[in-house]
Amino acid sequence: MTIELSPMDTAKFVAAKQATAYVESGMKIGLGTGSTAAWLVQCLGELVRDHGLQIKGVPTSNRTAALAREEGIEIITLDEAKWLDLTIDGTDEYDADLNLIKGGGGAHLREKIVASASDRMIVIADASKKVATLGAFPLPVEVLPFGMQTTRALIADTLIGADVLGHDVIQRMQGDAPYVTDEGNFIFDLHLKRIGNPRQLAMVLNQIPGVVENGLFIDICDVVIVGHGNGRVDVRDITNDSNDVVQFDLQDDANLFAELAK
Ligand SMILES: O=C(CO)[C@H](O)[C@H](O)COP(=O)(O)O
Repeated sequence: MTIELSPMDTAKFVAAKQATAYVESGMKIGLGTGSTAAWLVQCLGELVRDHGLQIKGVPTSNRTAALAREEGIEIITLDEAKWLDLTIDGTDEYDADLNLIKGGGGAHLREKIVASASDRMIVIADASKKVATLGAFPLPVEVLPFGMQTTRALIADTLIGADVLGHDVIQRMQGDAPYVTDEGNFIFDLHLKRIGNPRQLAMVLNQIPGVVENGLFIDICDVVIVGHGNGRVDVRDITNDSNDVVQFDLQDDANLFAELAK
C-alpha cells in the first residue's frame, strides 16, 4: 500500500533522508526535535535495523528520546558521549549566513547545548524556513521559574534598546497551563517581527540572570539541507561555500516512504 504524503511531509522526508548521507557507522549523533527531526530519527532507525548502521544518539528532548528508542537507536547522554561527530536538527528560520531561530518545539536549550558540542551541525528544513532577516518567527527564550516576572520585565527593557520592530513578550502556554520545558523551565516568546542584529541580541538576552538560553543559533550551523515537495533537495554548506542539488525519485523511495509514514 502506498501512502500519499503531503508536499510538506515529502519535503521534510527528503531533507532528512539526504542528511543520513553524512552519517557513518561509529558516529555519535545529536538528534534534534520537531517534525522534521522526527523524519530523520525514522530514517536512521531504518538504517540501524535493516542496514547494520551502528550509531549512538544523544536526543535533544524527551520526545526524541522516546522515538529513537522505538526506532531501535542506541541512546546515550551527552556526558557519556562527551563530544559528538554530528548534530542534525530542524529549524524555525534560517538566513543566508545559516544563523537560526529555533525552539518552536520548546527544546532549544538542549538543542543548543548538543549542537555546540558537535563537530558539525546540519539543519534539515522545508523551503518555508528560509528568511532574508530573522525575526518573523517569535524568538523563544527559556527562563527559570524563580522570579520569572522580573526576568520578563528585564527582557522587555532590553528590547527597548534593541534593533527589533516588535516588543511583545508572551509566555508560552500549553492549553490553559504554562508550557514547561524538559528542564522544568518556562518559555517567553518574543514577537520581534525583525531582528536587525541577531548576534548582539543573542548576547544581551543571555546577560539577564533569569534567562537560561535564547533560541538564536549564531555561527553554529554548518550545512542546511532544504527539501521540496517534488523530491528536490538543496544543500548549502558554508564551510566550503558549496551549493548542491539532489533529486530524489519519489517512486523509487515509495516503499521506505510508506513504511516510515505509518
Ligand atoms: O527548534 C525546534 C524544536 O525546539 C524545531 O527544530 C523547530 O521548531 C522546527 O520544527 P519542525 O521541524 O516541526 O518545523
